[in-house]
Order: sequence, then C-alpha cells, then structure tokens
Amino acid sequence: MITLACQEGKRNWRACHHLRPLFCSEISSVFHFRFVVIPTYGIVAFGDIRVMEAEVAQRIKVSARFDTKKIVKSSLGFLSVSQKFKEQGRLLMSMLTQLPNRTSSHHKPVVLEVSCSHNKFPASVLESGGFPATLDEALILKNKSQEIEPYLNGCCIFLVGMMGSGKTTVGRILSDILGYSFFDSDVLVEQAVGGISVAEIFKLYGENFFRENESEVLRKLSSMQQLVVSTGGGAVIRPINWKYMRKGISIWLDVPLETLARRIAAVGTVTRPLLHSNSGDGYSKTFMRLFTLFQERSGAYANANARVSLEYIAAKLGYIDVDNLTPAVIATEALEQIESFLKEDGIAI
Ligand SMILES: Nc1ncnc2c1ncn2[C@@H]1O[C@H](COP(=O)(O)OP(=O)(O)O)[C@@H](O)[C@H]1O
Ligand SMILES: O=C(O)C1=C[C@@H](OP(=O)(O)O)[C@@H](O)[C@H](O)C1
Repeated sequence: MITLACQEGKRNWRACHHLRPLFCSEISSVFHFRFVVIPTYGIVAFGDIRVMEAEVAQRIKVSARFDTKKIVKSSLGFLSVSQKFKEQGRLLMSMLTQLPNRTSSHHKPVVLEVSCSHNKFPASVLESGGFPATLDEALILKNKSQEIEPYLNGCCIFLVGMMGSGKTTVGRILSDILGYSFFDSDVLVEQAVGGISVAEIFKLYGENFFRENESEVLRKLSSMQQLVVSTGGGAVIRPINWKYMRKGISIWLDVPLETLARRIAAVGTVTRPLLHSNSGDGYSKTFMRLFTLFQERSGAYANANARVSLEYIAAKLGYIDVDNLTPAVIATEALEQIESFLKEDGIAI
C-alpha cells in the first residue's frame, strides 16, 4: 500500500510508487493492476473490498506511464500493460488519479492499494491484499504502534503459523503501520529458485530442496533490521530457522483449524502443495490435512516469543465467532503481544 498526498483544494492526487520487490525477476507477460482508492487517515478501508472496488472503479481514472511502450486502460479501472520488459530491481510506476469532489474536499491522505496478478505469480501473493478496517480500528492500531515502535529498536518481526493463518495479510498491516519493510519468505524462495512457484518447486525438486532454500532466505532476512516477515507455515519445523528467527521477535498466529480450512477452501489449494488432493470435498480434505500437520507442528509454533490466538481475541471482545475478527484487530493484538513480550524481556514501556 502507498499513501498519496492530497493537493490542497485540488482534485488531482499524485504518487510515485515503487512496487514492492514482487517482480524482481525477468517478466514478460500481461499484468493487471487493480486500484482501490479510499479516503482515510491511515491504513484503512471501509466495507467489503469488492464493493469498494466496484464503486471506486467506476469513478477513478488511472493513467500510468512506463518507460516503454503500450498501455491499455480499461473502463473498469484495470490497467493492462502488455510488453516485454526486464527489471533488475523494481517496477517504477507513476500514477495520476482523479477523485470525485466529495473526497477531495476532506483533505485527507488516501490509500491507494495496488494488487497485481500475473500468470507466473502464485495466488498466495494475490490473495493477501489489504483488508478493510474501520477508522477506529486504524486509530487504535496506529496509537499502539507508536507506543511500542521505539522499544522495538528496529528488531525484525517474524510471523509464524499454519497455512492460511493470515501471516501475509496481518504482516502487511504491521509493516505499514510500523514503517517496516514486508517480506514473504515464500516469494523470496520463488525468486531464489528462478521465479517458479512454491507448488512447482515442490513438484520439480521436492520439499527438502524447498526447505533448504527457505532456511537460506530466513538466514539472510535475520541479518537485517526493520522487517516484518511472513514465514511459510512449515518454517518452524527446522531448528536452524529458530536460530535465525530468534534474532527478532516471533509471533505465532494461532487460528482454529476450521477457520483455516474455510479460508483455504475458498481460495483453493493450488498454491499450497502440501494440501493438494486429487479427490474429495475441498473443506473436509483440507481440514484433515491441516489437522495432521498441526499435530506435528503445534509444539514448534509454541516456540514463538508471543502468541496471537484468535479464540482469545474473540473471547476478549465478546464475539462468538473468530471469523468476525478483521486483520486490523488481529494486527492490534499482535502489537499488544509484542508489547507484553518486550515488558517480560525487561524492556520497559
Ligand atoms: N482475519 C481474516 N479474516 C478473513 N480472511 C482472512 C483473514 N486473514 C487472512 N484472510 C484470508 O485468508 C487467506 C490466507 O491468508 P494469508 O495472509 O495469505 O495467510 P498465510 O500467509 O498465513 O498463508 C487469504 O485469502 C486471506 O485473504
Ligand atoms: O505449511 C507449510 O509447510 C507450507 C506453507 C506455505 O506457506 P504459507 O503458510 O504462507 O501458505 C509454503 O511455505 C509451502 O506451501 C509449505
């Protein structure tokens, strides 16, 4: 996500955005960028994201300039760039958006969320865009992050948890609010192996090869500062990875298996090779497989410095169902758990 600055009294909003290093390898194909622009104070969106998109897409005009060739703009706010290009680092994109009068009169920052799809990139990257939060949620999140940020001392945050537990979704929120960089270790492994998906890596080279690369990625990340890292669900099983993650603060996103199975069944298992199955109902098969994996891994997840339990948050807030917990609320609890950990660790707050 990026925040655009409002030009006082004008309807034009400008931003130069460096896409996150999602596209570091050579790419030659068609991209679709999906824009969602929402007036806000921080990282906040309102309502259902699909509703917002449909609503905004009709109002927003997006133009983009790339170094090269051809841009096709569709009336629905999708921008297709059909060209062959090679980027060593990042794709630089500048955008001019025009917002309706109603919005510009508020002089608020605007969040422009960019999600990208591309046939070479796994859905795990795509599934986890920002999520709606209420303004109150965003303010609480912001205040909490400002409270603890100085005590973090630049320390990296490693999110661990089962597949689908929201490491990527919550991780992006945390990185935005703390001003840290975000990395998804699966994406880094994919890049290290030449741009093929996790599913293909498992198929072509096997799980061990994937795990070796995953450890190498975590080793490199652990030498850095101010990162939020979404680790793969199985990273916790290798003791060497804990050696790396101990250089930062590890947080376990503990989500009931039923919720995980529902989330994953909704998006399919194509990007999660350990859940591939040839037959049967998506939810039940996924649940059984998650159940087995969790039996093997629960002890390892408990090594994390802090635990964010969705059941605990729901009980605290008086919700019956954990499915009502937004990623912003979960991110707030993560910050609270980090605060408790720092206190226990003798770092006064
Ligand atoms: N709090 C939440 N409520 C509802 N859906 C969520 C929540 N957090 C994540 N999701 C959805 O669950 C799926 C998996 O989330 P993701 O962040 O990719 O998990 P992980 O990185 O742990 O595999 C995605 O489709 C995401 O949109
Ligand atoms: O649980 C696991 O062993 C795995 C989880 C995946 O990451 P996510 O947890 O991000 O889905 C990915 O690393 C790989 O498919 C293996």
